[in-house]
Amino acid sequence: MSEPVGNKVAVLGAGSWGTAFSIVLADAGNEVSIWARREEVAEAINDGHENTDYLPGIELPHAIRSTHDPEEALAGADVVVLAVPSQSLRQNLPTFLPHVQPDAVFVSLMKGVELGTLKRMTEVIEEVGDIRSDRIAVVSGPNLAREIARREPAASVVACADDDVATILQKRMHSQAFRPYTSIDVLGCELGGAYKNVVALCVGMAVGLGFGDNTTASLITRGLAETARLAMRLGANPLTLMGLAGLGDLVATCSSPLSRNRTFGEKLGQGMTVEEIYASTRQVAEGAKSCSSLRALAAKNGVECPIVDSVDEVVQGRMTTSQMMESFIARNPKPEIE
Ligand SMILES: NC(=O)C1=CN([C@@H]2O[C@H](COP(=O)(O)OP(=O)(O)OC[C@H]3O[C@@H](n4cnc5c(N)ncnc54)[C@H](OP(=O)(O)O)[C@@H]3O)[C@@H](O)[C@H]2O)C=CC1
Ligand SMILES: O=C(CO)COP(=O)(O)O
Repeated sequence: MSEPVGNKVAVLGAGSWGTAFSIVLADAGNEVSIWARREEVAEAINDGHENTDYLPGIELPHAIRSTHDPEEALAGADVVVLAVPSQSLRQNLPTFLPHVQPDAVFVSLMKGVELGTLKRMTEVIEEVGDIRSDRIAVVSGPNLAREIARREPAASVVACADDDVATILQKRMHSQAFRPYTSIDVLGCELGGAYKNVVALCVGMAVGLGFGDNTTASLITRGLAETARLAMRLGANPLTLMGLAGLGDLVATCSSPLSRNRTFGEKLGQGMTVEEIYASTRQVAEGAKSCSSLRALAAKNGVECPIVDSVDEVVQGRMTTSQMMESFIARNPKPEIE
């Protein structure tokens, strides 16, 4: 297997995480080209070295360039980082793929499961691009974009079926503030990342209803149990769920007011409707969609997932946040560890 040899990385998606991760990559010595869906975002990055829409007030390294043209972004890039909303990946790939270098390695930053197909993001890339799975990696961990952009110290996981590729990518993204660990458990990392968004929605709802730390800690812990139950049924290493891409990300997202998923849940708990919340922000809260796909994935595999089920019921408008909390307590008593 040939290894990536260059130093140009194309980051496809100029939202909060695509932009913050570009800072990591530039700090680690890469030439970075970000593809922005809107031309004005690319211009703001090139002219003012700032993504005024998604990371206002953060000065971007001058090694980062941006373009609205996928061909220009991908020219000469041996690493292709995908950072668009999960549900839009399939429709975006045909625009990107014709311009990808033959031996390039793909890295997914996305934390979601596709509605309908129930596929993880690396599976969508593999299917649509006809790319071998050992050339597709995922980066996942407790990495709230604004904190990473401020170069606050954080760790993460870069997982790829080919350990050598994970190790090469690890070197390409190890900066003074960002410490990536390698893994071969792509499935565990991706499910951990998608699931914690739904648990964060649930925790946000509890916060919005006015509940305190006992409630949120109970939800986080049972959320982890649910995540591990589904991920292990699908073949993940349980230790991945205890690591940065599982517990680490779950704690960060459920605890932080910076989390869009937690904030989305909080607004639901305070009485806003899903439509009102969507209208109030441009930013993606992946859990509001992945609650349905994860629920279907769990049902398909016969795994009990009460948090995901209930969050989906609330998001679909079939249950109130108060009813959801009551239903958790009223469930049939059972042992903690099964
Ligand atoms: N933000 C974070 O802290 C982290 C996010 N992630 C994950 O990274 C992924 C990207 O999220 P993030 O960068 O935060 O998202 P943001 O909400 O910050 O930005 C969304 C980006 O996607 C673009 N976009 C929206 N709809 C489409 C579409 N249909 N096709 C192509 N591009 C589109 C937006 O462009 P436009 O401005 O033109 O609307 C914008 O550039 C998500 O899966 C998220 O879970 C992972 C770790 C941390
Ligand atoms: O994935 C994240 C942190 O690791 C970001 O979470 P939100 O999408 O909820 O902001």
